[in-house]
Amino acid sequence: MSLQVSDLSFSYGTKTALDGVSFSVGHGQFAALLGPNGAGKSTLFSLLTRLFVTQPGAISIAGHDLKAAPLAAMADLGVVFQQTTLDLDLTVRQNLSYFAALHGLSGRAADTRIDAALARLDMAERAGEKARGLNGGHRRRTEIARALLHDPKVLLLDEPTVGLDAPTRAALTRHIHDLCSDTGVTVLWATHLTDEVLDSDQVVLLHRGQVLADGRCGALRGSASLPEYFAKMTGAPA
Ligand SMILES: Nc1ncnc2c1ncn2[C@@H]1O[C@H](COP(=O)(O)OP(=O)(O)OP(=O)(O)O)[C@@H](O)[C@H]1O
Repeated sequence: MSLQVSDLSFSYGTKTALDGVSFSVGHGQFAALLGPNGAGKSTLFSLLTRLFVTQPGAISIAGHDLKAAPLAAMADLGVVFQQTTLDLDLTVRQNLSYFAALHGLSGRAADTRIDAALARLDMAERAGEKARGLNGGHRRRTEIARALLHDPKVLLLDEPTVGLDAPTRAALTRHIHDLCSDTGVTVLWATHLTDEVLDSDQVVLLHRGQVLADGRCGALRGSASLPEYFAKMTGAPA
């Protein structure tokens, strides 16, 4: 398994945000972490990215335990946070170069990786543009290209389509699905939007800090639509 979460719990003081969460995602799989507001998705992402230190439970990334081998685990992890983290006064290429340097890549090796990552996201022709001039969809693509620079085995995206219009959302969702099948990267995509999920995707349904369901979307929803299934399971509108 590329990503394994075992019996993870987390509390903010007396408020329990995650309660015994376990699931795993296989190589090259697109997994949607689906849950209504307050389900615990952001808390889980904070634990996966070591913003919070794990309380009870364990996380393994590409076979590396996050507590015992944090550097190896983080080296195999790419992250796209919900809030944009680009330097708007730098060009697309400069944003990526800076990140490459943080990963010990420079010179021709860095340039080769940057060119490949931008090409994969259809952003090659915008490399010289300032991030400030990009629309929301292109900023997101830049961030995804940046998250892939060090060739991670697992890519986490926290509600990456927030604020994007419908066609841009659809294009970005399609791109990441293609990326999974083309490169074998494992994706965990947090969302509360059911139209971003395909029947072949894994769905981990989180509600009030617990995993309500985990399986292939098509099998879970059966004859219901995913919004109907989501509403039935969580009591929340999709
Ligand atoms: N700093 C905090 N202090 C206390 N409670 C918190 C804190 N942050 C989150 N919570 C609570 O923990 C639970 C899980 O929140 P979390 O933000 O992880 O959910 P989420 O699924 O990401 O929701 P959203 O989609 O709204 O971001 C919620 O009940 C929330 O109110």
